[in-house]
Amino acid sequence: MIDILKGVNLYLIGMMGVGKTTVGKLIAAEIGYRFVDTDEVIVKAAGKSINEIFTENGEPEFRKLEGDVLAQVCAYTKLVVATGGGVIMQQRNWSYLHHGLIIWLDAPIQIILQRLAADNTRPLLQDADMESKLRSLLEQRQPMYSQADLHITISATETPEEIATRILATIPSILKQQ
Ligand SMILES: Nc1ncnc2c1ncn2[C@@H]1O[C@H](COP(=O)(O)OP(=O)(O)O)[C@@H](O)[C@H]1O
Ligand SMILES: O=C(O)C1=C[C@@H](OP(=O)(O)O)[C@@H](O)[C@H](O)C1
Ligand SMILES: [Mg+2]
Repeated sequence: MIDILKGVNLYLIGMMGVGKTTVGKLIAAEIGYRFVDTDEVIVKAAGKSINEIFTENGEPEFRKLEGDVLAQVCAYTKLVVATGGGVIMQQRNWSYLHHGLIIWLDAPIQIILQRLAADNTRPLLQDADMESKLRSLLEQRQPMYSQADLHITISATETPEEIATRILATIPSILKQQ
């Protein structure tokens, strides 16, 4: 696996709560890549949480920071990059993502709802009606997510380890197509 990738970065995209951060770490450990989470880099650089950035600086400022982090990150090789769910909404970010292989982690809304019901770290989901908010975000974003090189739909019972293994097993076939 590590040989055929030739150092190319892997970018995980997809809705909040699908497991990009969790699965990304496992893939990186498995193939000896470094792991980067764009949200984590933003939080460290800003010295405040994602919620605080949204509240104090606004979403446009967060999106700017996110694009800047992605621009810096794509200068490196041998990375697994877990992005934030909204990264695909800015056109400029696609030029960075296309430096590597783009993997869309997709899950039914019900799975995401279960996982994030008690989570208050996603400012965009602090809405009274989380399900409607998720549905409308997915509707806007789906055409962009579907531009990924690889589409992985997860089931409710699949563990992060199983998902990571499935992604790694599928990568050789998409590399051949390209
Ligand atoms: N395959 C899985 N099965 C069960 N829970 C999961 C799975 N993947 C992730 N989670 C949990 O779902 C939540 C969101 O995962 P996270 O990796 O932060 O997603 P993302 O980075 O896509 O927002 C976390 O609490 C995580 O532990
Ligand atoms: O979907 C989004 O717009 C967001 C997703 C979050 O990351 P995760 O996808 O890792 O939850 C984080 O970047 C921020 O709360 C905005
Ligand atoms: Mg994440």
